Amino acid sequence: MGVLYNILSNITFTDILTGLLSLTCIYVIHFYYKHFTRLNPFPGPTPIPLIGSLAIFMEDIDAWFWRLNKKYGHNGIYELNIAGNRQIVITRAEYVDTLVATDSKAHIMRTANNGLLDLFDLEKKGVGLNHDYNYWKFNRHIFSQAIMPLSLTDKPSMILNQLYKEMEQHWIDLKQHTGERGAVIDISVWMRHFTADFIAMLTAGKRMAVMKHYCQRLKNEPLTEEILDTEEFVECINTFVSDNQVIFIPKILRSLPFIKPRVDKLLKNCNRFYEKLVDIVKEKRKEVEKTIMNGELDTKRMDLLTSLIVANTQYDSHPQEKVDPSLNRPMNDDEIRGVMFDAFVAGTDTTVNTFCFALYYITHHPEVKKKLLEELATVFKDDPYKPITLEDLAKLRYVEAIIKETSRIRPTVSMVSRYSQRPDEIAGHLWPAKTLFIMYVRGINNNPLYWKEPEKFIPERFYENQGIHKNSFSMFGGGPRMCLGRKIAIIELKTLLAAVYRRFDVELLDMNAPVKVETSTITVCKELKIRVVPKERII
Ligand code: HEM
Repeated sequence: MGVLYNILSNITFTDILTGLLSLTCIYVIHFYYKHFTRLNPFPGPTPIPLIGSLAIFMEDIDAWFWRLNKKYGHNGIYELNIAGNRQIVITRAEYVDTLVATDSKAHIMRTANNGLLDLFDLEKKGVGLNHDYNYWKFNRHIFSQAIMPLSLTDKPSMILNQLYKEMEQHWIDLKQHTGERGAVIDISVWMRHFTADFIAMLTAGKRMAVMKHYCQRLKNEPLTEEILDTEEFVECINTFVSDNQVIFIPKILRSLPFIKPRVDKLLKNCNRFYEKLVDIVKEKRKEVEKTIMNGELDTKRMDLLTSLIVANTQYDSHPQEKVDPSLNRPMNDDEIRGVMFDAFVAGTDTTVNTFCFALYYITHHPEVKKKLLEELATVFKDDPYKPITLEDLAKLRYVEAIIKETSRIRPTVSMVSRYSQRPDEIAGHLWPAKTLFIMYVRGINNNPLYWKEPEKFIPERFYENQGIHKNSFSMFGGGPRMCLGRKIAIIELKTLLAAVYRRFDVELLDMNAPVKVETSTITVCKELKIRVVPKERII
């Protein structure tokens, strides 16, 4: 005891400093030793201990990936380090095959689970961020049973026609309000409101009047509680979409002074969002119970939320035979809330941005616009009022080609990740379990190995269905975690493009400005100012 006391009392400040310095040196040497002797080294920026790469704090993450892709991506793989985590970036279609194999459980997770998923109650909830295989499988199975059949009905089209008509009327009102040739609008904001209304109607059969309230706000009408309520709802979605990287910050860093306020803000946002969603679920459950009691439940025309509520009960319209018993139970309100959260988060901004990027490219390519208008004239026989049906959509092949070409050249989900559960061979190399792979969709979609003049916007690539190389184009990911809303998304995008161009001339306010983007987990169109000039016959 006395010896220890003597040693401790003789330690000076300089000793402490020297000790700390030595520890740091040992850490740095160990870090670079591990880095330079790593398995399967690939080119990429040399990492800084603890931080990985500083660039992530200084530029848009997709712009950074794109820059690295040009510098290091020619062999189909490069690597980088973010906050001490090695990430293997794939830019070649052939290397994607194993990662998106439909029967593979080896690459079923998107990320490691060392972040804050549990704090945000997302670890076992919903689909998109769910990290527990059994809960994910259960939720995905029921979500898929509810959403896939919906895309084969006329329900999404009917809702879209109705909402579009409403949006158009707002634009015409705004035009009259300002007395200009056409309303000047930020289409990215309008689309955020439109898609919130759409998903609310599609999932819960609920009118939220999000667009109506936004228009009232634009016209400086008095603010009501209802308006503030819907604004808060849209804000909840936007905040989550733009700041969800916070959830992946390693737990250990959570309390750092520049991180804690962001975590707390997002947590508050999510809790408010969950409350609102649970209210919607509870309200719907009461409604469903009432219709069942009255014998009025129409199992053929259920909205998505009703399908989720009655899944695996006697009222299920798609009862499953021979299904894994663990999947064969009804969902509770909290589980349904998790799935509804996914529908709003994954189903709104993705479509918004793809739509905005499509408008941007069409306005910059008059020859594409000409062909688009020709197709609309052929399909709708110059009748601008006819509601758009599923049958019409099937004929809009050029419109679909525009959507695909937009997603090729400027994908809104430009990175799709997989975190391996066991050792596997990828790109001719054996990788240990717990390797994080990023399929850099934008890099693959623009790789000259598969695309002639990839920088050019040419929808015909998809229109004429020239042999497209396997996995060289990805809009909705692939394999067991492929997007669940892909059919609905295409219906929505085709309907909107057709509807807008049937009735309006779309002019970009600044033809010289590049599209303003910001990337979180998706690339968001921050602003796209356009003028929508009604075609004479619809005024
Ligand atoms: C243009 C619109 C959309 C795009 C570009 C898009 C893209 C994607 C992508 C790339 C993924 C990841 C797939 C993977 O990891 O392999 C994904 C997942 C997902 N998407 Fe979409 N999506 C869109 C619209 C929608 C809509 C409308 C919904 C629902 C209403 C939706 C629901 C989901 C869900 C639930 C997942 C997670 C699936 C899972 O983890 O198992 N998406 N989406």
